[in-house]
Amino acid sequence: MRTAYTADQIRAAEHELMARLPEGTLMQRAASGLAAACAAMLGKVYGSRVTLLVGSGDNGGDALYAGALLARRGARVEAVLAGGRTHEAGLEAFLLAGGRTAGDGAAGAEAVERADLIVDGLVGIGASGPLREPYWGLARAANAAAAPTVAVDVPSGVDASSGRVEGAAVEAALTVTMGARKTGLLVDPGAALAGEVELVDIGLGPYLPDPDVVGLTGADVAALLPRPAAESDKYRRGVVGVVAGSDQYTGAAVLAVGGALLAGAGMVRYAGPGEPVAQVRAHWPEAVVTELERPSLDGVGRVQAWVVGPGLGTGDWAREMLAQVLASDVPVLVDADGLTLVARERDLLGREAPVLVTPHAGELSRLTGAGREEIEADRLRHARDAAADLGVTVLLKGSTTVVAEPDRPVRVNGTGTAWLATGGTGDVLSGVAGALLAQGLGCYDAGSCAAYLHGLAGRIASSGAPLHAAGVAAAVPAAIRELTSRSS
Ligand SMILES: NC(=O)C1=CN([C@@H]2O[C@H](COP(=O)(O)OP(=O)(O)OC[C@H]3O[C@@H](n4cnc5c(N)ncnc54)[C@H](O)[C@@H]3O)[C@@H](O)[C@H]2O)[C@@H](O)CC1
Ligand SMILES: Nc1ncnc2c1ncn2[C@@H]1O[C@H](COP(=O)(O)OP(=O)(O)O)[C@@H](O)[C@H]1O
Ligand SMILES: [K+]
Repeated sequence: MRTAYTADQIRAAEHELMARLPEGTLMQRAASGLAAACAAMLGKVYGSRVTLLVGSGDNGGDALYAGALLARRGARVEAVLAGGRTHEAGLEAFLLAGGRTAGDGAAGAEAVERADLIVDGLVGIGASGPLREPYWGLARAANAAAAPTVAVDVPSGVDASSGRVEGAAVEAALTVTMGARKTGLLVDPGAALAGEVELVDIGLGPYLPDPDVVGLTGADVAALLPRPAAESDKYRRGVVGVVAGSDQYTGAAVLAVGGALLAGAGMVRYAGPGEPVAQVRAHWPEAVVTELERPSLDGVGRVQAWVVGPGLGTGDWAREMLAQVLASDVPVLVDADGLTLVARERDLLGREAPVLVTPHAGELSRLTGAGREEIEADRLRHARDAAADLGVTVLLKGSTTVVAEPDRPVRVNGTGTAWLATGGTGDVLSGVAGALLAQGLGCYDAGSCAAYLHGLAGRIASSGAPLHAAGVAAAVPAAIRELTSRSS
């Protein structure tokens, strides 16, 4: 399990640890980890040109001490002093080691341009608001330079506690983060700007509280995934009911059923009108299909979880099917058109059994009234708020998928690829998550494991090239195989 913390959590832990150690110890630990990471990236330290972007706080102090270590190994290190003041002891050590300074004007810009490696020590967890000048300009100069940038603690311009970026931010090849991962390194847009993330142990572990955010690893998912045992049969493994698709949107039914079948459901029951029924029958002879003359679940059979919404439409038929599904006593996953209906009629969600909703930002916007862009900029907060407000588990889709449930750390998933941004992949995800619900996982585990598997299946299906949704469903078994073989 990867854990991450807000700036306030980190600061409180640092405070406790610092009280037990001689002054400056933590910064020395941070700087030596940072210098080692820079040296590894440079390959050959002696003679290389390193440019430090140094802000006014301790983030700049880390950069200066690391710069001193690199200078002692023969690197030509220049520091662009960007703040109104500079970490005094750090600067002294840096100058003593042979480092040189450049102003934040033309000389600084040249130092950035000619560097082999740039170290971003502008701001860390002490940042507030968008970068101010001259930091803003330096961040942009670093992004335009040929050399890679190593960010100290967080890329400057990324909010450490949310991943939010307002204005300019440094695009790092590597972020060397001190003591513990910051939430903003796991959540886009921050995660995308952080590059690789390397954690330097400064002894903070015992002082950290419960994490703000966690990310499942492959081993975590493998441990959570249900597997059939000798005494399994199709009913005991879990039956998924799918209410998706319409005469207009037949594909959604095929994709959701496919996702459920390939993610290990014991059986999939599909109920819908004539057109999607014909398509589901043609694609998935394994599914047990009921053709409906009217919107009713009578005679469809028992299931352990329902998936409702993809391609269902938003008319009276769809509304009635959704209401009947939600009136059941088993877990329900609501996606797509189901969410549009719930946005119109929130009372539908008032039920005892668990609900997992799987909106993208546009659908969440309909549910909560927040703007789509605002949601994408701060997905953690919006997913958390929606989970608390609606009393359900929220899986917010997008470049980082986040799963929020009241009173639990948000789970974030970054296994996906931008190639997944294509029609129908969300329908597959709903089927995969439905299969995990039917196999007995709770909404929180089912949502986060499904996001992981779906992202991995996307990577397998894509391999760097376009994918299509049916290909993602087809790759789900390979994703499961990869996880379980790695962890056995
Ligand atoms: N406290 C500790 O013991 C340790 C701190 N460490 C480092 O210290 C950092 C935190 O240091 P600080 O608390 O001094 O804070 P920072 O260095 O992150 O930033 C604070 C400074 O930046 C300025 N600033 C804030 N927002 C700005 C903006 N938007 N534009 C321009 N300037 C802005 C402030 O005026 C202040 O001078 C960590 O991120 C980490 O790099 C590490 O050395 C580990 C140990
Ligand atoms: N930029 C991206 N990077 C990674 N995954 C993405 C990105 N954009 C979308 N996705 C994923 O692709 C899927 C799209 O789902 P959705 O928006 O519901 O599409 P549809 O309704 O067409 O099926 C989600 O799983 C989402 O997390
Ligand atoms: K930084």
